[in-house]
Amino acid sequence: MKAIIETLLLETVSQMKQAGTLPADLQPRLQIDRTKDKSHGDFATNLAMMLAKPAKSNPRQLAQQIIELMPKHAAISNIEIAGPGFINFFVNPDHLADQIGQLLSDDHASVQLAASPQTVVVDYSAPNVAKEMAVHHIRSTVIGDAVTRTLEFLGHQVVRANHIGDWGTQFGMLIAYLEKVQNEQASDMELSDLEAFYREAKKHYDEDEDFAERSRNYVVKLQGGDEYCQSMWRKLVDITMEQNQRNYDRLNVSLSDKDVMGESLYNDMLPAIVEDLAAQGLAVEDAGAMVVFLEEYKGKDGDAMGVIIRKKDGGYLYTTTDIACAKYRVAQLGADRVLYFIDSRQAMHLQQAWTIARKAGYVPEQVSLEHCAFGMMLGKDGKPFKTRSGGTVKLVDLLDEAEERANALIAEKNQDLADDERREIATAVAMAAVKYADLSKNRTTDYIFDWDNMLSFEGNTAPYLQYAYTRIQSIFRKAGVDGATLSGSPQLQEAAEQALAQKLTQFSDVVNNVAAKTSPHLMCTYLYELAGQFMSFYEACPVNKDGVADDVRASRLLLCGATAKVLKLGLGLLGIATLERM
Ligand SMILES: NC(=[NH2+])NCCC[C@H](N)C(=O)O
Repeated sequence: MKAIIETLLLETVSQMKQAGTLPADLQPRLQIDRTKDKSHGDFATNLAMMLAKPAKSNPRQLAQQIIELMPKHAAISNIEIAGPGFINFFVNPDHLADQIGQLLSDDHASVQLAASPQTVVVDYSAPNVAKEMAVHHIRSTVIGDAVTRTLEFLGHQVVRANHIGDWGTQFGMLIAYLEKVQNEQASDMELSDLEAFYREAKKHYDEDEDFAERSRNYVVKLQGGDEYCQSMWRKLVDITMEQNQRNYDRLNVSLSDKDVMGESLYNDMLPAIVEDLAAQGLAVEDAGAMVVFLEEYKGKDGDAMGVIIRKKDGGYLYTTTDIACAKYRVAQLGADRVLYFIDSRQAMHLQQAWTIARKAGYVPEQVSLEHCAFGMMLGKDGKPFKTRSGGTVKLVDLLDEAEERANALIAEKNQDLADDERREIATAVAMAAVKYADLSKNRTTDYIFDWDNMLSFEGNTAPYLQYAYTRIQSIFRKAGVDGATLSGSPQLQEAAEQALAQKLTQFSDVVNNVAAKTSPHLMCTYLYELAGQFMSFYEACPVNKDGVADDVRASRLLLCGATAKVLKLGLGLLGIATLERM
């Protein structure tokens, strides 16, 4: 609807330019808002007020002129001038009803595929090898996955890039320790606890000089491509990713083996990158290290900031890898757009790597690199989320606790459920709640993890939305219809019906906004508002009550069908399952 008004207004503006009413080079920024008070129409623009000056006219007069020139459109039943020169648009309910009919008959709920599909590389999740996924990994994983699903829904080609930390000098000690564990034939148990494994490896490295010597030797061999070290390294990666995959599966995150593009992938590129940067005059030797000085980032003393890309001992750095990685994503993957879901503390790191990559010509201007930054996960006390003893919370433990809590909650709410059905529902609710709590907050701010809020059936939570969906399913069951196959256009007589229909037609805009702004919370806010709008509709406009005429019931069922469809699709784009009952 907004898009229609926008097109009509732009056409009018260009007519006025041709007629000389407006300066030919004027590029007005159109603002079209939904009105709060529907007696003033459904949409309003301040265009006439903005253009009055360049048009050398007064706003109300100009508004009148715009209305007269504007092409007629079936979607708009009336246009009025209000106050100092606002133009108000009244939506034609018949047209709105047709839109609902179309939404119902379209798998994509009237969301158009992108006119020019892009290749988008999405860098998300990125846990580290031989470390257990910690609770903070959930942010990158869950937010990145929702944006990935949304981009794919819009027809973009998405490359999931799980940039795992699978390279570095720590692998010497990890291999040495894995060898020790294997030699002593310790059970697999020890490997199932990666935190303990890493800790033990480090302890041996610090305390046992022989072990440390062997570790250093293994690093060199691993980097030289030694077969034994490579196979031990592979084992460590596989064990870690098998465990991570269990978290992904539980969370319904669409990552798998084939999406792993870890740091090691870029290792072979690093020597040539440093050489090339030196040949281009970008990198220079400084006290034995290779350094790129960036004028755009001044250090404390006002000097250009030096970014080390190769250490004195020949080792490469995290930044060198990200320079190579950006190059790879453009040259090998053909990226038009690269999204990095990484916490905000790495902003400077990314800026440095990208500035160097662009200067070197690895990333052309038209390719967009975006740091989709997010804040920290905090406990209720506003401090970083920790276990009672102050340790990092393992993601598995968090998911287990969510399931336990949800199970108790559902048992209390619905005592008729059989054990296994209740467990199934509880699992779906638990995972949804944990994900949604994260997704629904603006990702740039820190986020407070709070069990009671996220599992509440009231407010902007997953259980609330899942419950709204199941309520609509029970309306269908009562009416004896299959909600998924409803088709036709409703009659929009009541204000509540029109308001709900309007809300439903916003879905397409929201999907596009999530993709453009890489912010799934926009979808959450929308679905929450939609569910609220539905509740108001259902209160004002009963469906299954005695005395509701057949045609009215049929029409209202269509609105229920469209709402269920949008809720399911929208939650699906967030990677959240809907339930038939709960
Ligand atoms: N291209 C990247 N740097 N991606 C993010 C990697 C995140 C890194 N493994 C970490 O845990 O901090």
